[in-house]
Amino acid sequence: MRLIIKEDKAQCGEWASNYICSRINNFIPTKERPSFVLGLPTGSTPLPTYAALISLYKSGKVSFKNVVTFNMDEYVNLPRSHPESYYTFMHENFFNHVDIKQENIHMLDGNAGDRSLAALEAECEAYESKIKSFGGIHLFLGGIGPDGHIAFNEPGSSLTSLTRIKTLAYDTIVANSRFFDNDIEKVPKMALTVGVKTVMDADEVMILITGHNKAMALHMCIEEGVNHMWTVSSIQEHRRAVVVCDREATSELKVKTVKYFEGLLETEEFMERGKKRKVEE
Ligand SMILES: N[C@@H]1[C@@H](O)[C@H](O)[C@@H](COP(=O)(O)O)O[C@@H]1O
Repeated sequence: MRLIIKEDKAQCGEWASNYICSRINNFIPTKERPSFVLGLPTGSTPLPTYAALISLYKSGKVSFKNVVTFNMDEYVNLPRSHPESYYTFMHENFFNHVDIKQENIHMLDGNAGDRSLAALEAECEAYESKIKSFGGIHLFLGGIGPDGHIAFNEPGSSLTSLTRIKTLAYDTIVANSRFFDNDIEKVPKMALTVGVKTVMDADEVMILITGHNKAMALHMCIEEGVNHMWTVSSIQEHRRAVVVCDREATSELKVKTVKYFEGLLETEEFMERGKKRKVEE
């Protein structure tokens, strides 16, 4: 696992967007996997990344014409037109500003069918099949809650879980009440979410962790073992995982850990500069 430590949220967004952009641009379509498949999160954490991706698109450095997206989650029983639905969030903060084709956007429908348990379960199963039909996800971008949950995989979620219905943890309801007039009554109590395994099945996983309130989760993710109470820690078992964090989020990490990962990055940058020099000579 790589840990990239940046000074602030904006720098994290810049790094993450450049990474995504290079993956899209270097993607070679095949018959089995003709499109680049990108998993996407909501939340305030990815906002700088979305803004930076939009800038890269506007300056002609990337196109989303051949990109297919799958979002992580959606509230149950909140109309798509609601200002706080993840559907609205994604369109306002990203999709409406780039050249992605509408038919390539996939989002779970928290109002599927008659909203019965059976209809919602069928929606989740169909979502997994849809991901498979594209040959899986190339790169899953994620954020986390302060309790280390990934998507809506709350503490105690099975690390082998797939897309399903989840009841939200009280802490998450409180954390998300900031988007619902600080009124926990207004926060939906259930959501559809991709599972931990759905995320971990991606070829690559990139998790953004920023701010003081995520410091304990970053510590549990990087310095402790894989644990279903901090579902993001499952990335320790992923073969190609990168965590991008800001300085604030490192406050619970050991100085030694921070120095270790910063040292790795310095070595990589040193080697990169060497390669460039050789090309120029
Ligand atoms: N389901 C979402 C998560 O996918 C997101 O990572 C989290 C953190 O949000 P924020 O980035 O605003 O802290 O919020 C919700 O719980």
